[in-house]
Amino acid sequence: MLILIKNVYVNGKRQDILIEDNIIKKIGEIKKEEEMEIIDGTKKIAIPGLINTHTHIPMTLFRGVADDLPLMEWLNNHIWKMEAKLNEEIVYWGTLLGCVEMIKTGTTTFNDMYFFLEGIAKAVDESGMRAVLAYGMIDLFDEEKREKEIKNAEKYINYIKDLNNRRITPALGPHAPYTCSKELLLEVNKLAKKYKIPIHIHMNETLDEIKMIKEKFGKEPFLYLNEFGFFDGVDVIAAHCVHLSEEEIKIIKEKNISVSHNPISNLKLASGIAPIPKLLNEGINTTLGTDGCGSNNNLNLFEEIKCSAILHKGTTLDPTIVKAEEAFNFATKNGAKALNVKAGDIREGYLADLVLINVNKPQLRPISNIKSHLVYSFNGCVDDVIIDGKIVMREGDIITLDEEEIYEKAEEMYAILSA
Ligand SMILES: C[C@H]1O[C@@H](n2cnc3c(N)ncnc32)[C@H](O)[C@@H]1O
Ligand SMILES: [Zn+2]
Repeated sequence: MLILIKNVYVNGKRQDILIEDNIIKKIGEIKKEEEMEIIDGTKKIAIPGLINTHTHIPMTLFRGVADDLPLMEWLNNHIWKMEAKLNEEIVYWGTLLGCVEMIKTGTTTFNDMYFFLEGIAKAVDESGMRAVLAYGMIDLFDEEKREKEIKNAEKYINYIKDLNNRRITPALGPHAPYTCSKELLLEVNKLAKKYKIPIHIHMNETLDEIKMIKEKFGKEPFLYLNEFGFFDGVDVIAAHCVHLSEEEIKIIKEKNISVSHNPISNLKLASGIAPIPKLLNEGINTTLGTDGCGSNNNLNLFEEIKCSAILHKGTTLDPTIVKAEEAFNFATKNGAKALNVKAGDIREGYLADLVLINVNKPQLRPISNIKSHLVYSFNGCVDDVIIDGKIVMREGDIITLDEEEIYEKAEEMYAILSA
């Protein structure tokens, strides 16, 4: 299957992009040939598909359910109660709703931690998206639960590997140090090495949890986990990292941990503001996540890009902090590095995960500085999306999914959850 995008604005100039199977084959001057599917890029710009490194995708169904609450109250009194009613079908439709929302706003890959992964994987496969899926493990320091969680995690790793779908890969998802015992975390490190897959974990989101960990284990979360070798020999994506001591930042740097910065979720839950300028100074790989729709409440990664570019100017009173290019890299190149996918950039030999945006939009005019507009002005409504070399959306219409049906089913699923 050959796709030729003609005369599109990419990497700073108008040129052609040839896609063969799921790879960007050539960028430059390319002659049309018979068996090519041609996309006219004349009025369009091409960007790499965005990469969301922290989601709980089925939580689209929890949108607006419990606003204006702090994390622990939100989780304990609302979210975890509703999650007790989840099943595979509810998770399947919630994921499809999330895929519609992500594709429409230019996200092509997401890094998810949730439950009933059969439902998530089925929806991702049908949508055409790329995803790293982790089963959210929570043992609440109980031995029986721990055995069950470890069994479930390994079951899902093998389930996803057996799908043999190059767009869907497994990860391990120990929820957080305040919900997972040391024994479980040690087992997770072992499994990550055994299967050569990354670990996705919530770290240092709120002052409450840090106080809890310090009281229980006598030190801050990263120091506590590092002491028993949790970060050794594995790839870790740490979501949030809002409240960090200097020693913890040193561990993140030394252990090559990727941080998923979720500025909007952190603000909405009043968790705080992550010390991103310090992480950037240390060369720490900083990426972007939306978290779930219960604490954002959307999946538009362009909003996280803009927020990450202006928020830290405000906290430091330094307008040069987090420039447009850096913020855009959080959601593309850095995300690809964190998830170890050869995407996040439009280059020959890279995965054909790319997005086309028609510039006939007021917030992209005048076409003076595209990168600035994409970060500080664009509202995220993209036009065409290609993932793994397949056209998933054309001129705003998703080809792989039935939007109307998904909107209907989302109402039905919400009615079950909220009953
Ligand atoms: C995978 C688990 O993580 C929970 N979850 C969702 N959002 C957050 C957050 N900001 N912090 C911690 N846990 C969260 C989900 O509700 C689910 O229980
Ligand atoms: Zn989360």
